[in-house]
Amino acid sequence: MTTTTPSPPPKLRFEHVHKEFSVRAAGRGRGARTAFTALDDFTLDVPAGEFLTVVGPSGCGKSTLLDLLGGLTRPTSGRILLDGEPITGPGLDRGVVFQQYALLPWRTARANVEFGLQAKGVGRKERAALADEHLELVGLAGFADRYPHELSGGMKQRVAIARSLAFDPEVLLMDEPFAALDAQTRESLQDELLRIWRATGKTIVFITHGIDEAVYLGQRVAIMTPRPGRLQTVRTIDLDRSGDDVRSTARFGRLRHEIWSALHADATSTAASAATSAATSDAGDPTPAADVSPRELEASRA
Ligand SMILES: Nc1ncnc2c1ncn2[C@@H]1O[C@H](COP(=O)(O)OP(=O)(O)OP(=O)(O)O)[C@@H](O)[C@H]1O
Repeated sequence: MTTTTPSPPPKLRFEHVHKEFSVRAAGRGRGARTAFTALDDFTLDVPAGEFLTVVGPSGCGKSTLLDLLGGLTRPTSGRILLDGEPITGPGLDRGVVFQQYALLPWRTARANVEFGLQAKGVGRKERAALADEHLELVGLAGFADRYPHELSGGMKQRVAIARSLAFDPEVLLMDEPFAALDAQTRESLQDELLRIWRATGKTIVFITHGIDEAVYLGQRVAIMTPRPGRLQTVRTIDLDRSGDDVRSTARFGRLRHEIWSALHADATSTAASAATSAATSDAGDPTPAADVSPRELEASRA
């Protein structure tokens, strides 16, 4: 008799997630409101230990997706499951790292990392030890007693990552965490993050505007459509990361171009339909351009 081993449940499951916001209805009288769809029928499984990156044009609902994951807001319909349980609010099973480091300026690096541990009820001694261990993990051993204003942008973001990891969340949620950093610091933090991910085996959902960043970090890249945000496609990144300069390889270039093309196809069709509706109607919201810079456009054509 043959027995089949059931596949493990996903760490995260998005089931037909739909999110609407109530917004003012232009031209329909004072106080009139209308529903604005930010996310539409988003369905995706994220296996335990996966590094998933999410790209999409500006305004497509990436941050909304992360807010839903963080439990800061609830889906209008559909649900998000973490280990099979619906997310209904914030919790220490999820660590969040934002673009702005959100460190407490009056606390040292160590005391910032201890913050989440305090909330979890960890005792003083253990807190300090865990904080030091995680500061070391992000390469900041020796900086524990510095205050945020005494640290560079990259170091502050390292502290924010250490703080999120210290309370041992199931999932790490990152909303453009390196966007405010210079290119060199960004690249070194990307490498640090990959190292930390390999060392900890955490499930990571990482939102980014950068196609390069999405390809470099992600095991899979989820590509979203322009407003309302839907999942257009999920691309597996089968990249050999063992070499020195992975970003210069032909494989990296091809993957990058595929994702750029998918985003660009959406932007073109949205622009065309926006032009058509602008010609037939004087109402409506301006359509955001795809979040691909002219430099990226040039690079992927090259
Ligand atoms: N609280 C809110 N009320 C009304 N509309 C909202 C609210 N939050 C977000 N939106 C709208 O939902 C859409 C998605 O916003 P979101 O911030 O998730 O996009 P994004 O993809 O993260 O954008 P960006 O890449 O520019 O940061 C946008 O059109 C935005 O205006």
